Amino acid sequence: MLLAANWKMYGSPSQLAAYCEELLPQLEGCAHQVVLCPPFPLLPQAVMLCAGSELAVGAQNCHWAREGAFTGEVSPNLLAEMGVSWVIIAHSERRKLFGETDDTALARAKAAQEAGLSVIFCVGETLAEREGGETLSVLQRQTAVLAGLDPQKLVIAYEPVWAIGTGHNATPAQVAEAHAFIHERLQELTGQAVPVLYGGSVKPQNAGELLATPGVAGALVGGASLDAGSFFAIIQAAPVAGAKG
Ligand SMILES: O=C(CO)COP(=O)(O)O
Repeated sequence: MLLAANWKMYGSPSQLAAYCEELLPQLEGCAHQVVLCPPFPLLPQAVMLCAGSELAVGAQNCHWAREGAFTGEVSPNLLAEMGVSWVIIAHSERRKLFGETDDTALARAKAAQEAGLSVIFCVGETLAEREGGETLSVLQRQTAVLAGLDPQKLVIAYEPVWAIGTGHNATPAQVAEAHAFIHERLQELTGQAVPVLYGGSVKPQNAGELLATPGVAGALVGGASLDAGSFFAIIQAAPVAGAKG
């Protein structure tokens, strides 16, 4: 399974140092793929601390150009050269608060893959969309752009917006339905099976049930990933089924 920690705009150098000191020894021999996505300024420190460990490092976004006059943006090639191996694209907070669209998200994901990064591409419906019966049509639209991506360097994260940071995770039945739909779409679009993670209020208490749900290949964890102990408890709740990833 793949367990990814999205720190969002939390964390500091001292927190990162303490976190790695606690988590890295626990991850030795871990059967899962684990990724830490701290804010951009912490990436060099994270790469240094995680070198040779079971913890890979990811960014939370990147631009679609290799370089250029894009004040405040970060190049995927820069991330790759620094030793970052993953990037989250199209998180719902980027879609809702920072004007990310399906098309700009695709451009970022393409550039990231071309730079050698693996992409965690986020999809998910809002509460109004779910209540309006539009969940699957939203997922259909959000995944439509993914045909052009390399399926080998792609993971989808199904994060229903109403479950993010609310304490109300989707039920296993809701997760199973969405994941089955996304799996089918990605198979159709890319010709391959692409892993699908669940994200939205994953905690040590519900991780076992969510991660055992059919079609779930791991989790993208926000709030509960900020504490090394609770993130490790989530990792431990992941069923070990054969090979890594
Ligand atoms: O947005 C998320 C991960 O990307 C989920 O956040 P929470 O786990 O805090 O609900």
